[in-house]
Amino acid sequence: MIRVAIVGITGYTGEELLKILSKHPDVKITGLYGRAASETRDLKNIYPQFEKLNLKIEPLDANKIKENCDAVFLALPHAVAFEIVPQLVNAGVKVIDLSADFRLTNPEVYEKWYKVNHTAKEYIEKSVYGLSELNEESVKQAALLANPGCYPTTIALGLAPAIKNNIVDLKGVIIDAKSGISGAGRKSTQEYFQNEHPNFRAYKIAGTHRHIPEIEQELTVLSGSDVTVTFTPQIMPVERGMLSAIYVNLKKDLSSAQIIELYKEFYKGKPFVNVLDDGLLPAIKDAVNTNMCLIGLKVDKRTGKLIIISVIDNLVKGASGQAVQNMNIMFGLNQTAGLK
Ligand SMILES: NC(=O)C1=CN([C@@H]2O[C@H](COP(=O)(O)OP(=O)(O)OC[C@H]3O[C@@H](n4cnc5c(N)ncnc54)[C@H](OP(=O)(O)O)[C@@H]3O)[C@@H](O)[C@H]2O)C=CC1
Ligand SMILES: CC(=O)N[C@@H](CCC(=O)OP(=O)(O)O)C(=O)O
Repeated sequence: MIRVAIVGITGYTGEELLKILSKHPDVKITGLYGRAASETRDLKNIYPQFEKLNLKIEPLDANKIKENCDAVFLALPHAVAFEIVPQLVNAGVKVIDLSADFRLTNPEVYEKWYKVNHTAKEYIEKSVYGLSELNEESVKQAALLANPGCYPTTIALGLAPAIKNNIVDLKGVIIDAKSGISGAGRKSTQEYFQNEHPNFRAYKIAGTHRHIPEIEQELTVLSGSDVTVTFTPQIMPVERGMLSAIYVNLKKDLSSAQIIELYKEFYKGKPFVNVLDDGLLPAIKDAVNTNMCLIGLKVDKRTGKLIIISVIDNLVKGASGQAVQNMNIMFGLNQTAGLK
């Protein structure tokens, strides 16, 4: 059994991790942690649905995690865990970080976009970006796993086969992306439902969203040359789910069916990506509560563009499910364990 802890258990992704890990056949939960200053509480007082697990939520204690755990999931806001990550990695605990702290390879880029000092810079090099459909071998070796952002997951998976098959020109790629409100964390979601539901709006447009450097970094890795994107995130009036519509110029005269064949071949053997048949488009209801990324494709013959629709559950494939998938790979398990 892999002994795991979840830090940030009171948050959305912490709860989702608990939901998945409590049913995982190879996992024993040995620690649930809240903030350092808070008191020990019964899990059932916060999540009555988990009463049968009979677990407690304790104040964060890195020494306890070092003693009791093989792996730890950090489900915390960015910049909160800089102090404990080095301690845990040095103690041989495998760290799976759901925040953006170790996703960007250049610390200056991180500091610019996240507007905080990175105080564990030497650990960036040691970290592995955990989009395992594209880099499973590196994930196998990871001691510190940077779990991808939700928007970047839809976009990198949506574009990877087209880039690798060299069928698209990445100049002028446009991404129109919609997220369920839980993407903003529990507190913002509560505020949204109190103050504006069922509103639907764009936010942080025109090169200002902090996922842009992550998206551009991963597309640049895939294509081998610098990529710049136009990214328009939007909040839709549902709790969870994410749909990215990606518009990119085709370099070759290919039909939708031909491109779908290339995509199916690229993701052959990847259990969590499903490329839909010609004529079908994914909807968020098909991905919610699953670890799947569903991809639909259509060529717009009039404009010469490929339109890619990439759909996930932001809390599962966009966060906690992908984190467990990565843990499975890091520990040599079947990557679907606990997730199907
Ligand atoms: N929600 C999503 O769809 C996705 C989230 N992520 C990332 O995952 C991480 C967690 O997100 P999410 O679960 O949505 O966030 P939430 O806001 O729902 O939860 C955050 C958790 O962190 C704790 N926390 C907040 N501030 C501190 C602090 N200063 N010190 C210690 N603990 C703190 C909170 O405790 P308390 O309850 O006491 O405030 C809570 O347990 C973030 O980095 C987020 O960007 C990544 C992909 C998708
Ligand atoms: C709807 C919504 O507000 N979504 C969040 C998603 C960011 C997120 O989850 O942060 P990281 O993936 O970088 O950790 C946002 O746009 O800020």
